[in-house]
Amino acid sequence: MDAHYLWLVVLVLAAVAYLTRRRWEPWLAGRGIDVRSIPWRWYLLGYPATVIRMRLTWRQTCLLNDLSISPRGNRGVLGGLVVQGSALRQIPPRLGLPRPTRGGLVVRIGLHAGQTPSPFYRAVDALAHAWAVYGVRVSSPERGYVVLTVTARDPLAGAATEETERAQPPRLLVARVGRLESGGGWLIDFRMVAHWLVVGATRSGKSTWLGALLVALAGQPVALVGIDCKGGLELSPWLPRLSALAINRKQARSLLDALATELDKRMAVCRIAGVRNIWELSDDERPVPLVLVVDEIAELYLSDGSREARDEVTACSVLLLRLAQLGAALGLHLVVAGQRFGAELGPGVTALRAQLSGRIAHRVNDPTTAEMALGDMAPDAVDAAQMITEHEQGVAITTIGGRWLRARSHMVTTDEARAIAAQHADLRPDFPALVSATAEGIEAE
Ligand SMILES: Nc1ncnc2c1ncn2[C@@H]1O[C@H](COP(=O)(O)OP(=O)(O)OP(=O)(O)O)[C@@H](O)[C@H]1O
Repeated sequence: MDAHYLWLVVLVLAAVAYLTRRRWEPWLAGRGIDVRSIPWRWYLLGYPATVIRMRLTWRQTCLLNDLSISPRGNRGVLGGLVVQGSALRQIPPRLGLPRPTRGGLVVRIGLHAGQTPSPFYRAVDALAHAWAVYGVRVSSPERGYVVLTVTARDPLAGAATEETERAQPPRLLVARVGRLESGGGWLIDFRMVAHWLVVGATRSGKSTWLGALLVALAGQPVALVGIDCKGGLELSPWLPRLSALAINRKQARSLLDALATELDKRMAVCRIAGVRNIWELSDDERPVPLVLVVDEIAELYLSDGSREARDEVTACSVLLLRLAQLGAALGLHLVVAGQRFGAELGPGVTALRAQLSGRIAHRVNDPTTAEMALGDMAPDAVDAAQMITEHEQGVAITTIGGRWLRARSHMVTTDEARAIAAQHADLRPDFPALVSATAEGIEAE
């Protein structure tokens, strides 16, 4: 049977199933199969309409975007004269049968001999407009073919609310903070990427991202430590679950000092046990992993020019760099967030950036910050970060496995943060040295 008829039969069966769903849905639900999460509307209406639109516009779109080829060369003999020009009848490449996915479709295109995928990369916007879809991505996993992955609607539009979407992965130091445009969960895995840099203009969603991270880590056997030099405004809802919180630079300096001492102790434990990192220690010897969250890094680097302030800035910068360099092996992970992150903050910033290999850029105001966050990893992602609009709060560009993706964090309200911090307060490991470091900072003021 022709593949097109087969699809027609499948669609008719799906339509019948949809119309009679009241009869069989409870039966399947009783057996643990949730059919309500299936995007019926897309499968039954959106997908066939898009396929028809693709077929109707394919020839014209290919012609206008140089995706068609002429079967002959661009020279010929006409009435004894050699003439040159493009052929009137161009042949578009072969459009395969689109395969539906949950949020779009995938279609394989057979290239003509001599064609390359390059013009397809340039034509993605034209294809998305012609087919009235949110986006088209091009890949060429096999010679002679390109694969177009079509996304019907912006998968990041709207806040993530479903419990399944927010369910946390069971592994230690892995946090689900939102969702990726590819449809999967946005996972931050500290064992894979030890330290993270998070940038974004004001109201772009940085603190919400930090909130989503803390929600995910709060229920794990991990010590959470904060530096929030905006007087503790952003991190104070998390106080019951934080092992220590520094709210100004003086406290931050003593906290960083205490953390460096903690790392020295861990180093000694590893050296005596003859292992290279804490993960090689036995379960009862292994110290609890620490995650240090720094909200608004610029506050640590800004100085009023006084000698005392300059000394503090230098000390904080050196200590942060040391923690980043040694932390991955010793179970200390850094998450550094800020509105601006550029060389103007001080000489230590570029060296620190080299250690923060996980990158997340929300909407940014200045190209330098986008460049600092993403430029050394994925140069084309810098443009993508600058194209995030102010209506897309929580949307960010992140680097994953050498490529970049758009993603959106889970929305976490202050009330939710307060409730989750209280709920998991008993999981807070005690670090008296860190607590007294921040207390000393207060007394010294
Ligand atoms: N993932 C999200 N989904 C939906 N709305 C969001 C999301 N993230 C942020 N927002 C909205 O954007 C607002 C600002 O977010 P947030 O406070 O996290 O920004 P910020 O970058 O930390 O700003 P600032 O630097 O001024 O503290 C939030 O109050 C919320 O309304």
